[in-house]
Amino acid sequence: MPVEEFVAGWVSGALGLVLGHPFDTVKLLGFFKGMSFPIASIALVNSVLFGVYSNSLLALTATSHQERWAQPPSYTHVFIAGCTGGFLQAYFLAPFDLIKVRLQNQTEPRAQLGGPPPRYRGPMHCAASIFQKEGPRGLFQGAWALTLRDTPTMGIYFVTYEVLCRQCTPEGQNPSSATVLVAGGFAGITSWVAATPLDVIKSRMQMDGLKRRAYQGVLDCMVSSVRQEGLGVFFRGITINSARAFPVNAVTFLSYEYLLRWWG
Ligand SMILES: CN(C)C(=N)NCCC[C@H](N)C(=O)O
Repeated sequence: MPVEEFVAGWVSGALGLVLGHPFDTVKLLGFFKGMSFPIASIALVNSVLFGVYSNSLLALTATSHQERWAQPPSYTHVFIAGCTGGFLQAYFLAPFDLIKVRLQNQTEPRAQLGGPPPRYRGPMHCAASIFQKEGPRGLFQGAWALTLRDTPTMGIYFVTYEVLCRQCTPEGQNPSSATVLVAGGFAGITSWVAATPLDVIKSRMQMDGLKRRAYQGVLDCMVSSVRQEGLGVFFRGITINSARAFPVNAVTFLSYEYLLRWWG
């Protein structure tokens, strides 16, 4: 199994994250400002995504990454490989994403004199206290909603990228850097627009039971969210998700493609 794609996915995930970090810190209330935890986690998750995607395409089409612009795979194969990557990466992402969402939603003032200490003091403390209270399964709260969010949307992500690259590139040639940047950016936006409804539900499932009612499951969470807040609830955060998605995914794809070309 070729491993270059895993390594390129790792490096490109870390580079994309550096660009996306200002958007993430805007959403966070000061508890999640450091870079080391997000870099380590997103790089690992991106490595699984790109590595599994590329190796699934290899299994489906018997073409390696180097041969793929000359012998392009069908969009159905690209979609299946993207969904496979999205499905597997969701299990790596689940604990990290849970910690991120728990910290994002922690609204207690940071260090008020005489006030109660915050529930979680940082990512490691958050992981340890979930583990202590709920065991290893607690770290996977909301993982099912995350899998439902990421499996089809990662298929959409890679298909959008392929369609745009092929539209803008003469047949059989490698896409230019500008094409890779634009196609990667739009792949990020399209996938995030499609993912936002389940992203909202996923975050609610991850916070469930901490402050408010316990949902029976993903469907129950969807139904009661729509009943209480209307259909608009599914579009919460769509603007910031899209604004972040363009630069992050433009750089992710550019660095991924260049690293693989450089390694031959
Ligand atoms: C949930 N969806 C749609 C995605 N994760 N889409 C692919 C983009 C992945 C990239 N690391 C990012 O954070 O934008």
